[in-house]
Amino acid sequence: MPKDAPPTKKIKKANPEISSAKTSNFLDDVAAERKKTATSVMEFKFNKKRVRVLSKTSEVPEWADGVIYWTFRDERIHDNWALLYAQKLAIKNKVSLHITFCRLTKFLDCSLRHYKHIFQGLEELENECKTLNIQFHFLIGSAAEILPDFVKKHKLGAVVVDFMPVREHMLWTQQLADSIGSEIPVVQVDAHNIVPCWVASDKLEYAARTIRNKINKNLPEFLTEFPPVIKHPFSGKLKTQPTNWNDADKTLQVDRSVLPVPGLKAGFKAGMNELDNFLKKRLSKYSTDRNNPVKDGLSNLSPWLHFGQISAQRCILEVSKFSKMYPESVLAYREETIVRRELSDNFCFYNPKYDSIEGAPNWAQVTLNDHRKDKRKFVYTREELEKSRTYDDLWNSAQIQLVKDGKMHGFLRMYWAKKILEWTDTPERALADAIYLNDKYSMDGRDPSGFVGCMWSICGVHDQGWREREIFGKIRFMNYDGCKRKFDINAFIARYGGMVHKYTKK
Ligand SMILES: Cc1cc2nc3c(=O)[nH]c(=O)nc-3n(C[C@H](O)[C@H](O)[C@H](O)COP(=O)(O)OP(=O)(O)OC[C@H]3O[C@@H](n4cnc5c(N)ncnc54)[C@H](O)[C@@H]3O)c2cc1C
Repeated sequence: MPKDAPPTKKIKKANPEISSAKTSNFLDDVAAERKKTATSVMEFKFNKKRVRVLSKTSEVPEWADGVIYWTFRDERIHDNWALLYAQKLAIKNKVSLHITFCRLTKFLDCSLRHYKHIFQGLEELENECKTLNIQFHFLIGSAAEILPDFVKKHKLGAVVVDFMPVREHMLWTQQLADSIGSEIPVVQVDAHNIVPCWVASDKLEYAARTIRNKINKNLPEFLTEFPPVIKHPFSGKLKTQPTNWNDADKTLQVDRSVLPVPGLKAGFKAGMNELDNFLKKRLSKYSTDRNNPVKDGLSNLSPWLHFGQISAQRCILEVSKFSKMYPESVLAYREETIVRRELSDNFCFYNPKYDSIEGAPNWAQVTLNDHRKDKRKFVYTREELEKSRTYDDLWNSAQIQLVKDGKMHGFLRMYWAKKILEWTDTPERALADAIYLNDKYSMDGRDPSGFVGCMWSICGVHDQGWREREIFGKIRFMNYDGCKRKFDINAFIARYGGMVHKYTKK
């Protein structure tokens, strides 16, 4: 944030006593729904289409003393198909149940802000594991490197992994399966999408319109209530070693200058609290307010959804209860959270170049190339962009929001990324800068929806060609005046304090 920016308005703090009482009612109601569905996952017809066997064997060996769930993307106990599947395997084989989180030294542009959020959520998870007789293990290192020895040493007879279609996680998962998969099962469960990514479609989709029906026709089968995770009835030799959370960030090689967002609480309970707030306060006007950055009209759930601290399926189940009361808002929320979100996973899963111009549709690559040499009136360095030092006070305000709040309003995200295309010397640099800033500061960064958001804005992914113009070619254009017509930009600028900075010619 530039030093000359005025302070943003203070956020009114909720009365913690009132808000925790409200959340616990909501949490109790949700827990009651799960219990009504089944007493445990053993009495529940688990849909096997959620599961992919990555190993050669699918049999848990007789010598097994436990089953382990390696959590990467879905860091929660409740409403988690991967953990439920692990519990089912463990009970069926009468063995103990374990969860591990393998902390890397560095992951993409994850900064201290993100790791602190992860740790806070995991601490809550670890505490709940104690009451459920599930052993939690906080390990340091890449799962592909450290899990094979850990699993062998402790006679764990199956590894369940969740699903994240970014190349790093897909590679580690495959490496893990290659190294231990002839002895024990390594199975992947899509716990993030409602319709498992590989069921929704077996190919790269062009746009929302081509995947919408494929997803919708599968919803009756997959959009079900969850059974509860129960107190695990079997114990084994391997016991949890309590994690020293004060030391959890030691040896991390991340940007420590990006600090946690003040007031943003991590974990399942905080995420469910935000869902409860959304249902009670914002859902009614979601269809009309969500594209207005000066109204608090969004669900605001993506920091918890991204880290899997709450489940998108749970959000949809709860939001859908208001279908009769607020039909348009429920429809709009379902379109964003089901179709758009799951389309992003489809893109990254089936397109290995999901974060490069080469991954864009052909028409977009051609048009960007045709305009590669167009004269740019303004060219900004990454540092100028990062420090909100452009001539555009609205853009600077959006960038300040990103840095300060760890979030940028969804509408402004599009404008923000498109301006980066206009202000950098090549589309490649524009894409790299947008992904870098998004991943470094946004709580929900490093997500398939983030790669797709940047690719949509800068290189036409899931979009169509528009009237041709300078620099953009046929890529959809957005400008300051368009924003002025859409919302009160002065109110937004006043809130975040972006300045107009004099342009320095390069
Ligand atoms: C340049 C750019 C970068 C983006 N980066 C990210 C990112 O890093 N991580 C991320 O999760 N989303 C990203 N998005 C998509 C979208 O902006 C966010 O999902 C949304 O702003 C999150 O805020 P919210 O939870 O209040 O969502 P709401 O606007 O209330 O939407 C509800 C939910 O629907 C989903 N959703 C909404 N819009 C989209 C979309 N366009 N694509 C996919 N899913 C969507 C999200 O899961 C979201 O939580 C990006 C979009 C753009 C244009």
